[in-house]
Amino acid sequence: MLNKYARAFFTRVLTPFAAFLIRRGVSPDTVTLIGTAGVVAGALVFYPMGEFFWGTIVITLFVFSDLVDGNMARQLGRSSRWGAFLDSTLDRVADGAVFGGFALWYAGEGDNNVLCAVSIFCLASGQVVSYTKARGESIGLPVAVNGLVERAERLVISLVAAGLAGLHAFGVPGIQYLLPVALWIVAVGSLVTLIQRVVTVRRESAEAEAADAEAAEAAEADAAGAESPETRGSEAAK
Ligand SMILES: CCCCCCCC/C=C\CCCCCCCC(=O)OC[C@H](COP(=O)(O)O[C@@H]1[C@H](O)[C@H](OP(=O)(O)O)[C@@H](O)[C@H](O)[C@H]1O)OC(=O)CCCCCCC/C=C\CCCCCCCC
Ligand SMILES: Nc1ccn([C@@H]2O[C@H](COP(=O)(O)O)[C@@H](O)[C@H]2O)c(=O)n1
Ligand SMILES: [Mg+2]
Ligand SMILES: [Mg+2]
Repeated sequence: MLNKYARAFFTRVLTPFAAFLIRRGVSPDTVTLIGTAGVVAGALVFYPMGEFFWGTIVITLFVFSDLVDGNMARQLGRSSRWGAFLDSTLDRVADGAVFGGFALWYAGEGDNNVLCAVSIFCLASGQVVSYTKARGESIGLPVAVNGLVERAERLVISLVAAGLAGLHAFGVPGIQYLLPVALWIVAVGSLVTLIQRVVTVRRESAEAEAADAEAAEAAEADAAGAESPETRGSEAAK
């Protein structure tokens, strides 16, 4: 949903910044790499210590690089297969660090096995949700569904909640419960999304097999028609 509705807005906002980086000779790949490094550092340095506010500030500063790199590539007319591969692969690394950071906090000082398990579930299910689309597309299916909770939703829900929960350290009471609530929402939402995508791939795969079988039957019928005695007779008459 965010990918559909918010992307156009952020493209407009970030285009001048992307143009500025291009003028400074920065490449889209550099932005992809530095953005990912910043997200990974923010998540793995601050979250395991329970510094949710500062962790989220650092991550937020870098996470928008994921919208800037593609914007730069498009402005340069240099969108490439390599760029698409690098972008998607490093998305997985960044997501792993964010939910890994939460898991490390709950496994350590946060001391909550259930929330540690929920964080690990968010990490794994998010990766599998993305994999379903990539694998489905690699076997020639359209995978014409995005589902309830895409990457942008996973990030926005957990980062907004983590940022706000971090305000507890500054004396705001009760707000720390937002993070566990967000993690449960992302976990359930990712599971629903996974089911939506698997069901779609199963349907599209059955439709593709049926279309293949029909095409093979038609080709066989054509070949049999060309080989039939009538056809041979008429060929001979010619
Ligand atoms: C006192 C206040 C304290 C609060 C602290 C600060 C809070 C700030 C909080 C959050 C900011 C969160 C911003 C998150 C922005 C995420 C942007 C982003 O990276 O989106 C990426 C997304 C997808 O890009 P790609 O096409 O490159 O990726 C594809 C995708 O990953 C596919 O995965 P799948 O979906 O299948 O799982 C892969 O399959 C594919 O391989 C891959 O290529 O881009 C978008 O979706 C574009 C839309 C971005 C929308 C961003 C909305 C940000 C909205 C609000 C932020 C402001 C919140 C302010 C809150 C303040 C709270 C007090
Ligand atoms: N280093 C890069 C990064 C991205 N691309 C291209 O942009 C597409 C992704 O766009 P986003 O707005 O989601 O970042 C990607 O599929 C590539 O075509 C690139 O070329 N180089
Ligand atoms: Mg990108
Ligand atoms: Mg990306």
